[in-house]
Amino acid sequence: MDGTAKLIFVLGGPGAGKGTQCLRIIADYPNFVHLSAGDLLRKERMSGSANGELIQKCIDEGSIVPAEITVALIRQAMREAGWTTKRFLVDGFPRNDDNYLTWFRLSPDVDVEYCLFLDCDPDKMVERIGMRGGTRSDDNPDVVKKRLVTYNEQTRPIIERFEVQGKLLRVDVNGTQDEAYQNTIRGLGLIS
Ligand SMILES: Nc1ncnc2c1ncn2[C@@H]1O[C@H](COP(=O)(O)OP(=O)(O)OP(=O)(O)O)[C@@H](O)[C@H]1O
Ligand SMILES: O=c1ccn([C@@H]2O[C@H](COP(=O)(O)O)[C@@H](O)[C@H]2O)c(=O)[nH]1
Repeated sequence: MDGTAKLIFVLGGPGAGKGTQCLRIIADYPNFVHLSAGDLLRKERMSGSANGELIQKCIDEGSIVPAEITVALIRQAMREAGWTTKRFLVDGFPRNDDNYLTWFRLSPDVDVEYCLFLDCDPDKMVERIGMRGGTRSDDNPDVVKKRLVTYNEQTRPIIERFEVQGKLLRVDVNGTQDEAYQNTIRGLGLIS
């Protein structure tokens, strides 16, 4: 691929508000493109791809899809969106060691600026998933519990890895959507 693309990973627990904040950012700042790793996987599952069954199984279990699949989908979506002409917000990735190591092995042509960590109390995350309206099969209480375990055991160490590297932007999103948005764009340096 020509040139180095710029990317910010957006992490946080299930229901913290990653998608909500990313959608607000791209509405106000058109040089950003939002890519949700979960959305890319759900779309791939629906496309009749050979990986569809494996993706469905992982989503139903709240476990993590093998990294080669997700990395290929993210990179393909970046190419389709214009690679070097945009700043990418990649939401919900990398979620475990396999994601992290595979991403950096396969993406020397991407400059990871930061990891934006949307920090939210677990009780609020569960409450927010409940308010989403039951549109997702993995929003049922049993899978939500598993997603929280996966987040605590596998994704939190990745967030700490970015912190150790001085690449973590931690933002408090416990408040209203507006308060969380102000904290987010201030954290990103988009307002002072
Ligand atoms: N600050 C907030 N206050 C109250 N509700 C919120 C806030 N942010 C998001 N929500 C609501 O919480 C629900 C979950 O938000 P969202 O889908 O953005 O979370 P997410 O982190 O992307 O979730 P997931 O990891 O499960 O995909 C949505 O119904 C959204 O409208
Ligand atoms: O990088 C990723 C992102 C997502 N998954 C799987 O999808 C579901 C839903 O993800 P959301 O970010 O909440 O939309 C998640 O529980 C995983 O099973 C993944 O494997 N890898």
